[in-house]
Amino acid sequence: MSIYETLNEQQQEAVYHTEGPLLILAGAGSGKTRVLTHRIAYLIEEKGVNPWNILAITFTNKAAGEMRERVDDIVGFGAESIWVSTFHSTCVRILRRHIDKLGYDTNFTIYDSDDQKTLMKDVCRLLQIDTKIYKERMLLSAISSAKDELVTPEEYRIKAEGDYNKQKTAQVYEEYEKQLRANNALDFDDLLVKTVQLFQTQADILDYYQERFRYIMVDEYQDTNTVQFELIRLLASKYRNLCVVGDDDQSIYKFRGANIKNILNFEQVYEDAKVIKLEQNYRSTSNILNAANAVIRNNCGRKDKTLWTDNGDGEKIHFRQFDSAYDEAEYIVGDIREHVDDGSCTYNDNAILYRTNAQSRMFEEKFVTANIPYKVVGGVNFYARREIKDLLSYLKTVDNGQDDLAVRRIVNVPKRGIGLTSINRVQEYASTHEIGFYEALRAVDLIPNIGRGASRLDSFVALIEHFKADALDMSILDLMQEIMDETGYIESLQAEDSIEAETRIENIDELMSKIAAYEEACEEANEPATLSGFLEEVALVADIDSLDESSDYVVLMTLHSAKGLEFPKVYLAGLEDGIFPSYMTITADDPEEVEEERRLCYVGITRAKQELTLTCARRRMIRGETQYNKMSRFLKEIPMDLLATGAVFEKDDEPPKQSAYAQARQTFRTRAFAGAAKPVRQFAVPEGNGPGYGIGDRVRHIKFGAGTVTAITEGGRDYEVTVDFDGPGTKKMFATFARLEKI
Ligand SMILES: Nc1ncnc2c1ncn2[C@@H]1O[C@H](COP(=O)(O)OP(=O)(O)OP(=O)(O)O)[C@@H](O)[C@H]1O
Ligand SMILES: [Mg+2]
Repeated sequence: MSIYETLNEQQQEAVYHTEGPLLILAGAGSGKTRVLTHRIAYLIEEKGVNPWNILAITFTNKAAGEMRERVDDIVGFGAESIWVSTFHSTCVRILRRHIDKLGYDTNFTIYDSDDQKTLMKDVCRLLQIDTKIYKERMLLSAISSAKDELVTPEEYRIKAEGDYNKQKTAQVYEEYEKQLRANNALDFDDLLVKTVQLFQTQADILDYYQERFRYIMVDEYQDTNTVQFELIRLLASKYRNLCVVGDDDQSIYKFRGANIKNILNFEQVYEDAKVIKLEQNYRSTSNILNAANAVIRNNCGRKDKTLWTDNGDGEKIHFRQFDSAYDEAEYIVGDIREHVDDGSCTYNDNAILYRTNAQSRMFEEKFVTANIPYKVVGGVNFYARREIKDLLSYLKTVDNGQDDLAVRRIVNVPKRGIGLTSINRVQEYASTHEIGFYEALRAVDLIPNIGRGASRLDSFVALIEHFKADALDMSILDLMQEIMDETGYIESLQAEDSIEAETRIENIDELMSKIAAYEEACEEANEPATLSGFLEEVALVADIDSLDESSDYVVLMTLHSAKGLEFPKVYLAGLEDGIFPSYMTITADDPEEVEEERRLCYVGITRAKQELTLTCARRRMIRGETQYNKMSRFLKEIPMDLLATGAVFEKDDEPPKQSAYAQARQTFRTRAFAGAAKPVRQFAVPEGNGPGYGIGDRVRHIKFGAGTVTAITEGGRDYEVTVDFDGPGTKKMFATFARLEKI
């Protein structure tokens, strides 16, 4: 049997339709991605198309990796010369060869968001723009949206006429572009914009790539934005062998400029387009599929789709409402353990999906305690997140100041004008006198050549000493709050006004909840809640094991990162009004906001193949304050007969109760950063002489006991230390958290 016979009729039709524009518009799990991979195989094997002539574009690196695997499985010879990649990496490859035509050097630098911010600071200084009024992040995000829409600085200026604020932004945009060029640098959006410009201005280069990519395929087309649309349009305009697949019900990136019209208007742009609908879902049982259909049906103005499956009813959908988020996490982790133990599944079969990044914390702690391997996909582990490490470093420094890595991490965070030279001098002094970094800071007057840096270092020490004094009679929660207030940590994030900063604030809120939970637990147990006790508890749950090497792990991720993926068992957690849909979308006047969240819910439900568990909690701590939530409106849209247990739905539909803090944050958009294709940020490893122990040294860990250090790598964010423990074996951990003691 040929591989094409494993496809249904419509799928085959899509595979065999190789020439001319083709749109496959179909619901989740109907085999869209499968059609793409089989189409690639068909083109090569049956149509004799050179693999070299094929371009397949997906959204995330993970999706590209999976498609590559699927293609490699079915295409034999030549698979490696097919371009399977994301929009951004496709553009980087093209620009590295040809950007000199636009006056850049081909070894251009790609600016990450930190670089962009630094550059924007310079621009504002130069133009004497008051960054209290025009915040750097705000300006950057306006520019980014302009670039997504292919609006040049000149066009922006013309459009801005009559609007003072926009004129200012136009001025900044112009200068920002000038500076980028002077630095031979491109920001992330430029990768696409410059490629489009290259194609628009250099007919021969466009022609080369049109000849090269005679067959173009794009997955998840519903989430393309204007510049991506234009890029594809240009590339495909010669041979017009463009096949796009997508599902308007899964469009979830409007907040990043995705334009759902790109898919809905495909037939207008490509008049001779063939449209194929796939109606059979192969992924899920009918209970799961019916639940998904029932939810998405509540959105207005969608293209109606029928989706059916002959996978059988399967298990009913599990639904559980818990008293607290803690109970929720405990149940889910316990449930996974139980099923793995009884042999009915492997860890890999399970995914936990949630709305915001910060929600991973509770699950991670439970997994660490239960010794279950897990992986946060599309993001980093909670305790490895920058803001969490920063704030814990403050607490550690206030606690005892003996952790040099922690002190060095925060000495200039948030920025207080302490340069690397000063820090190195302090470090040198500390090393020569064999004292700790903080101790050296306290003796700053004795450090030679410290010069002007001295007063700033002095005030840092004064700040820490002030926190120390307060710590004596303050709760940890209050202390943390004070640290954030007085250092301006949160403020500096708020000023950024970006989705990324917002995600960081949500993570900090979650840390506050952790502190509050610790203090509550101590009170219940009639034990004193101490700072060192808290840090010790964190150290116990924050270890990162060498999970990367283990191939069987539970997957944790945001709903946004889950797009396109599938798992036998899915837990959709935190289904509460105020969490999902988020408080902001509920209170927004725009019904489209809730519709986008509903699409996200549809994406979540349709990730499940055999088993779906929906959970919510009555009580959840948000930023150390208990919040009482009603179950999500999306839950109520699922017909009762699909649910396993007689779930009791609340009748009254009052809005969820919000803490004063949450209300104060109304001005802040509450969207999770999905961790898609942005480049990995690099964090400088603190200068100095490492974590205080070396390879071969014997060390002690509070949980794992004694062991031998076998490797130390500079992980970018921190040192990663591998220790071969006498008892539990080899573990990999971040030096900052491991608190290893040399013995
Ligand atoms: N004709 C078929 N026979 C058997 N299995 C199929 C068939 N078509 C698709 N599948 C399987 O169904 C599952 C869903 O397919 P696929 O991931 O391609 O769907 P999709 O439409 O891309 O979904 P999404 O919208 O979530 O991206 C996969 O496991 C795939 O292998
Ligand atoms: Mg897909």
